[in-house]
Amino acid sequence: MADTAAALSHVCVHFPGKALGPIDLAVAAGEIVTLVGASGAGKSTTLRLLAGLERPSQGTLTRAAGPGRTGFVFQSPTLMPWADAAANVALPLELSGLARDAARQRAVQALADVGLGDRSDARPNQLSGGMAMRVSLARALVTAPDLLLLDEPFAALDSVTRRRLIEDIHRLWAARAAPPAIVFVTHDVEEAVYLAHRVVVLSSASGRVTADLPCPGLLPRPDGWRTEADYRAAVEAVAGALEAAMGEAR
Ligand SMILES: Nc1ncnc2c1ncn2[C@@H]1O[C@H](COP(=O)(O)OP(=O)(O)OP(=O)(O)O)[C@@H](O)[C@H]1O
Repeated sequence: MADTAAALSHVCVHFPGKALGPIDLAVAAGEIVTLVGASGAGKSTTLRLLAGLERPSQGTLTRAAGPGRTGFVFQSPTLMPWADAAANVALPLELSGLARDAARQRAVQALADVGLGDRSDARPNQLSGGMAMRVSLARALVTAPDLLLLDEPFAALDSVTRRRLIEDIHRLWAARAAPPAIVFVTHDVEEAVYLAHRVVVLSSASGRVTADLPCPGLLPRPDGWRTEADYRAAVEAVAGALEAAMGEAR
């Protein structure tokens, strides 16, 4: 069995007026898992738990990756408006103690990896939405994380830009000798299936996992290409599981 990158075991979170869980979710090293569920099902909370940003009220979190080995991309790029792209990307390296010049050099490389090699000096207000999200992705990847958490990072972007970004994420994932585990939240079923090895569906009512479906994906993988028919069948299966999970709340 593959090493576990992160796992939630019987985790419950109690917010005022809302209880989520118990959530059981294990992500293997190098695995790409997408989380889908209705609005309010607990997808962002699950990511925050995996990142160690939210404390379980009950249950346990296991993480192979330390805090410095986890990258998080939020729904909006959350860039410092006064700093250029390279300074934004360099921030986690500087916070971990790397000298400013060395951090900037690595940040410029990380920007080149996401296709922004010529925009290191640009301020966030000089970037398109897709470019700003690429800067945010570069900032999450610059520390070579073992666990990459993506919380609907493309929600505000057009479909062509989204597809390109997903393919870039897959390319960067595959380029690493030891690829990071990725947990990716999306509302888009096709997008979920396109990138994932597994799609996990959360119940609208409780945040529990109601379905855990292996996916063929369409991107090249070590275990080979799959057919369009396999992909369509997986999309149908995930859409059905999502509808059933949403029905639980009615
Ligand atoms: N800090 C908090 N205080 C109180 N309630 C919270 C808090 N964080 C989350 N919740 C509640 O927990 C539930 C799950 O929220 P969460 O943001 O994880 O859902 P989500 O599936 O990511 O939703 P969306 O798709 O709309 O982003 C919601 O009902 C939300 O209102």
